[in-house]
Amino acid sequence: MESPANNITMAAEQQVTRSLETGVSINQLITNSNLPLSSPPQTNIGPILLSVNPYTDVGNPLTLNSMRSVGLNDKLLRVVQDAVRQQSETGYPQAIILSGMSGSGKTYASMLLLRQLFDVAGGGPETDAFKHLAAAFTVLRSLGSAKTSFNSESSRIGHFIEVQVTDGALYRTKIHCYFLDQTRVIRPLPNEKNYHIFYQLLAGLSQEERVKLHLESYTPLNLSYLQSGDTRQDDVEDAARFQAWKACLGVLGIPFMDVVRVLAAVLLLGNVQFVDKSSSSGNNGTVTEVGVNGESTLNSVASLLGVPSASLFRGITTRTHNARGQLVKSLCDANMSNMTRDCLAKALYCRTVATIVRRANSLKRLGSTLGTLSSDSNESVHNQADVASQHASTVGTAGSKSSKSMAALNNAVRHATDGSIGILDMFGFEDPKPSQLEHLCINLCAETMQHFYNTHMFKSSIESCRDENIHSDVEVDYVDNVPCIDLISSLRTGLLSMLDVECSLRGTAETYLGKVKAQHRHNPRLFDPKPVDARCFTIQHFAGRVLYDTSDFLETNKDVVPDDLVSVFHKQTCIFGFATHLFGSELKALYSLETVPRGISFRISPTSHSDLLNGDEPVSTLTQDFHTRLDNLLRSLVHARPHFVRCVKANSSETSGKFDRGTVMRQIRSLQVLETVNLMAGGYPHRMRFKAFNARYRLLAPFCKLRRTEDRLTEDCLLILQCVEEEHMKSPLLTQSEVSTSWVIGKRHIFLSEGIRQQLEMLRSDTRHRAAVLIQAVWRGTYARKRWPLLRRNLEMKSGNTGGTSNLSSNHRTSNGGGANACLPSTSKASAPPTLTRPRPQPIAGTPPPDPNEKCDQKIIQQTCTLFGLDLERPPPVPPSRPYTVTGNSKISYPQTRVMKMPYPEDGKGDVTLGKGEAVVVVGASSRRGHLVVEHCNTSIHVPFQFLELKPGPAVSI
Ligand SMILES: Nc1ncnc2c1ncn2[C@@H]1O[C@H](COP(=O)(O)OP(=O)(O)OP(=O)(O)O)[C@@H](O)[C@H]1O
Repeated sequence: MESPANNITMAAEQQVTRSLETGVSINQLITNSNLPLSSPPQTNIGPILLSVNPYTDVGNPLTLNSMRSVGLNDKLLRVVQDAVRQQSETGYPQAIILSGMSGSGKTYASMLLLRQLFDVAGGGPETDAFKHLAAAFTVLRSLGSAKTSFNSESSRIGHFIEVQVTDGALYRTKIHCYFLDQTRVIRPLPNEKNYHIFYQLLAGLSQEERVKLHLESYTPLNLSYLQSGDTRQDDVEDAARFQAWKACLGVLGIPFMDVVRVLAAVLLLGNVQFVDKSSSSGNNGTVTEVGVNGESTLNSVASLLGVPSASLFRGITTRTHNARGQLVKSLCDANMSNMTRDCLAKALYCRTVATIVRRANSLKRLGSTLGTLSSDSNESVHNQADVASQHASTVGTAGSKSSKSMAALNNAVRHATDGSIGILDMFGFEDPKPSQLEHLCINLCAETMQHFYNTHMFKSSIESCRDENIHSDVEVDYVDNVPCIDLISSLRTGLLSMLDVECSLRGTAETYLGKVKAQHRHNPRLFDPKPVDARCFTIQHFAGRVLYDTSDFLETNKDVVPDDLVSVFHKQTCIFGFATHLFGSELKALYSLETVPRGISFRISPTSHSDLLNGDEPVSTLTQDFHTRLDNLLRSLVHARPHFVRCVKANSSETSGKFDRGTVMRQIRSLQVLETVNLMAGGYPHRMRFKAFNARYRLLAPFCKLRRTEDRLTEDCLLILQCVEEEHMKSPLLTQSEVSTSWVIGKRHIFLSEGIRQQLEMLRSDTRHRAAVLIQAVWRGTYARKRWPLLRRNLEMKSGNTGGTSNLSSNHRTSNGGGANACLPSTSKASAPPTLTRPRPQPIAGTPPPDPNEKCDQKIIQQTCTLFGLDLERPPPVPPSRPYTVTGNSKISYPQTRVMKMPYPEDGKGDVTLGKGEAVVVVGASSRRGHLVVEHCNTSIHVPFQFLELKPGPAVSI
């Protein structure tokens, strides 16, 4: 097995580790930019950010709200600014990809990134969009994170947060969730915990709520689904988080009781034990029947789910089979009934999560509130995009015409705003003992992300150099993890495909493993464990070896729930709309034919397929589904410009301030940090098409020397680079650096080292800055000169009044000098600075003609107006005037006492004249725009707002 460190000297490896420990930037290894040294624990490798988790904030719930108290981070801010800038410059979607082991701080960084993205492009944390997203994260964190052996706040839901950006401003957000870890709901590993929400619920419910939810006498110690894991609990913290969770459900418009009823039912289901009972039959034989231990608990579950207890019992303990067209009913044994009970618990939990995600996304799309989550809609939770847009179409007026126009508008908006910035926080590599099918999927995801990085950083740059005959002095020898990905997921012989086949053959863990070992006996990445176990195998992943136990692989992969159980939730028998809603599309498919149940199975997890069934079986398995979703995610990522943040944890014990060099070194190797440093320091990691290079950097060469024709693009590129080199020679600091600043012209691309890219960017930014300053100076000068005659007339009038003119001529002379400030009145001691009256703006004569560059399509405008009942020809009436004015942060109601700032009317020709400094009573806003009504000597005078000044008085705080 080749080691990632083969070609890297230990010295270099230790240098990087030391860099992270001491905060001396790796940037120094690869660039001579004058960036200030980063304080630990972050550093840059060219454009890639390496971030160490120092564990100084363990216990943070990692929600957007809880991260508001965390100080902003310069390096992450730069990643965000880069993404926003590149998105607005190129229109190209951007993806910030966080990777690293479980516990390395991906979620922490992703929350900070999101917060900073809102600061840069979304109007900050006080906007409704932020509050909405923050509420969604608070709700989802409790439902989707749990304590594992590696991380007490481990995300068991992968997130891809897609933020749509138009013209540099955030437009809307969408959370894509990847939920895998279902087994945790029924059986957390011994040192781990179930989902946080269960402990929070038990700690935070009021006594009254506990009674309603049948949870009066329960704690984590006597609930079967929590007992098998770590049962320690911080009641105070959990209760506080529960209150925040409850409040956030309210923000999302999700009925609290609906969700907690399902959660309580899941918890109680674990305490319903089915047991085999023998009973005598008519012919003196004995038949085995299934009975239940804890009948009252079953009754509680049934009541929480709104179904009759007998129906629930029947749904769990009987099974309908289709034997060549004949429907046969059979009784399940206790073991099978207990398995079906667990399937129900998993289905209820993961479908609730999916429903909440869908609701959070559909709300964000609309920025409006919808009705309850209950059974008023029987739409599937699976087809998220479609359902969301269907929800969208039901908002507004009820008529189908407006629904259609809303859908049209949604579509139009969707197409008009295709730029996005995504933040990807997927599962990190982990190695729990024993590892199950979910962990294999999690590690496949980590392998896939590593492969994406390898392809983007190393493979594509090596291949394009080869294609264009470019020789690089640095041979980057990275470890390709494709063989491992193939072992797990190749189409016919991958472990997952073989598992699907075994599921369809109704095989066992042993038969499956036998076939896997025979198929892959020569594969160096698959081992037998020591001691050998007929149900276990070991895989060498990019980040280490993992032992998998296949005992539950087949059952978990099938991921099925029988129709006998699903049919119980049909609205004929179920009075709890939310429960019916969770199985909405399955019930629709089931009841499309008359015979119910008829021996078919549905998936436990909500699937993204519109076809639910392939004959009597679901169309996909858990791993197929996950694979498809991962594939789709990759498809979006390859179309985006990636920004990598590589996360590393400082130790394995979640201890603050402890830097364990061994742990860090292992991660640096697996993340191929040194290979990246090598590439950045001496290779050609960047390439650009000639045309793109010219478009971006031509401002660095003299305009008159550039040819600017398609056929002379290469010459222009060379000219630009010569100019940059000349600049480079002028800076002694830059010339002394050991970092390569080389570039090569290829057949189609220009190849750039990281050093030259940084120089080009720096020069470009300096040049643009200088140009902006020049443009502003020229514009201000022109503007000042244009205003000067008027300014001079005013000054002359004033000084005529005060009898002095001498300053004006000197001012005039100065202004001809061209400075923007030259037009300012002199502050000579001889005369007081004259107050200048601004020229009044010309009244607006009619609506200005439409801007030809207007982006909005006339059709959309028309549709919007029709939808909201507006007439394009007649704008809506002006709203009635307010009974108060707003000053600073206070409302001040009428009547108000104000003081005249200057005489009114100015020419003194009105019936009543108000003198400067006179106190007047303002009784309200005038119907004349910008005027207030002043009562003076029994006369109402409409006085322009700017003539009046507020006198301090009582204010009403807003
Ligand atoms: N930069 C940081 N400063 C202080 N504490 C941090 C930082 N990053 C992470 N932590 C803490 O470390 C722990 C693990 O972080 P986090 O959950 O973000 O890791 P992760 O990589 O997302 O793990 P997983 O893949 O298991 O979800 C958390 O308790 C978090 O509060």
